Amino acid sequence: MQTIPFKKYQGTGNDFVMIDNRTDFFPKNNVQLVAAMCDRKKGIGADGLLLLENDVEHDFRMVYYNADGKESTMCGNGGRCIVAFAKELGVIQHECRFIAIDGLHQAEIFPDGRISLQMTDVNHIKSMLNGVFLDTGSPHHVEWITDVEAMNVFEQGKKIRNHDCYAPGGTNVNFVETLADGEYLVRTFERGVEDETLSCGTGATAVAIAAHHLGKTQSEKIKIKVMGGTLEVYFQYDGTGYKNVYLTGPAEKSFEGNYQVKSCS
Ligand SMILES: N[C@@H](CCC[C@H](N)C(=O)O)C(=O)O
Repeated sequence: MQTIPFKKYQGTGNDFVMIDNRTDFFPKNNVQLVAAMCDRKKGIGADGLLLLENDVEHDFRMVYYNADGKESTMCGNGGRCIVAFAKELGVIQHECRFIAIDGLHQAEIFPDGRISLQMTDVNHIKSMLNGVFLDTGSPHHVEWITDVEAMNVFEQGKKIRNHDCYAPGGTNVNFVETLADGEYLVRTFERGVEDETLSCGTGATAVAIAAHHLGKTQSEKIKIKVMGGTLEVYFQYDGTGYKNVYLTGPAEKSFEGNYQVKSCS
């Protein structure tokens, strides 16, 4: 029986299986295998799985899969976790440049262990349903409500995620409450996990930019409280779009092991 060595990381409660695929051993199109590894009852359990691969021009390449086993768009918390993983593997020291599905990312590991990751620029924000839609590397619906803690995020998030106006790709859904100027509480329903997660990095980034775009704050430094901790988002608004966008927060290893591949995977 084949085994796959893995490490498990989490960033503000968004958890990931990390695999060193620099030897290109991982069967990248095996959706059932990735979903089985992410299964919380029968597998390792995770919101997603990431491969760290060699890249000729950059420090490494990141490949991201959701818990459903399908390769997806950018993952902000996964991006921060893979930087910590790359440091553990000795691929990088404190700064790096890596390539992901949405392009080049720069990142820095701060002395306190937090990781700051540059996210894609955002130039388009649309009004949709009762909120706004923007793409921060992954698609996000952002909606302000009065009581985030009381919200049925699973039920309401699922409805918006599958709404006709977001077909065929669907969207991630963020419900937001203002706590103070430049400080927001967020709960996210994630596409591909098809459930609420404790944190979503591209979602936190989307909320920060949406808050500025909607005139809820003039600040370009935003604090985002999520169910699994706190993230910070920095950006520069140049009058037309959002540039130099950075997502900062913790990323930590929780355990490592060997996954036993089942014959049906
Ligand atoms: N957890 C992620 C978002 C991952 C991508 C998302 N589920 C999608 O498929 O759109 C994050 O931290 O950004």
